[in-house]
Amino acid sequence: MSFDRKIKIAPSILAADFANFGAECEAIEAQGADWVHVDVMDGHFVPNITFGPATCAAIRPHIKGVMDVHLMIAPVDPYIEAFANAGADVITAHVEAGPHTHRTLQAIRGAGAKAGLALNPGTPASEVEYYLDMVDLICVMTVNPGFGGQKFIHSQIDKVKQLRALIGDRPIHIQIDGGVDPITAPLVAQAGADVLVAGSAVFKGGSVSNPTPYGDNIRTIRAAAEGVWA
Ligand SMILES: O=C(CO)[C@H](O)[C@H](O)COP(=O)(O)O
Ligand SMILES: [Fe+2]
Repeated sequence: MSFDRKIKIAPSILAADFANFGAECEAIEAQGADWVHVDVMDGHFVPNITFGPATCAAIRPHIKGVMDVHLMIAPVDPYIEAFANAGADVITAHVEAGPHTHRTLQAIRGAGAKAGLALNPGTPASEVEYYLDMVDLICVMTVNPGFGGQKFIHSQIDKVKQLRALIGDRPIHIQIDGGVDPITAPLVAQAGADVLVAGSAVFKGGSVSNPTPYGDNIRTIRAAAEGVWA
């Protein structure tokens, strides 16, 4: 996985057909997705349950590019190796998930994955200050984690700007997760984000048997985000 700051669209399969993950991952990649975002929820850290490492391992052969695993679980550390063994390229843990974030990030890199750190909407940008040499990605949650299809929280745009300044020249991605669509994408891109997770806005109107809307949606979000650089 090489580093660049070009806009990357990462469809969240939280909005896909759960009975058809393999085909859904193949369809979104064929339609232009850069990364595939995989939301793991435990019913404890967040009020919803999705799936675990076995499902990630099952979908891995259906993803050619980056499998980006967003862990909304606590505790995190006992499961890092399982998600790395399942083939995750990026493993993102929440700073709010436990007291030993430093150890968690070490464990993710130690397991051979890129390390991501996610911040809930109420968590300040300054939380990342002492982890900057240990992270490959910072995920700004622009909704409260747990569900797809929620409304984008605009106050987080200022947090993205603060993170951009804190990161400086370091090769760290800023990812946005929640409520990304063609209206909000340019706002976060302009603030300095480069990886845009989008669930409902990518999968709406399409299906495995009719995947063209996935491509249209991805292109529209990308063009809106890239417009700021024109
Ligand atoms: O982590 C998540 C929720 O906790 C999802 O990745 C996120 O909500 C994407 O869905 P949408 O684009 O529909 O908001
Ligand atoms: Fe997510």
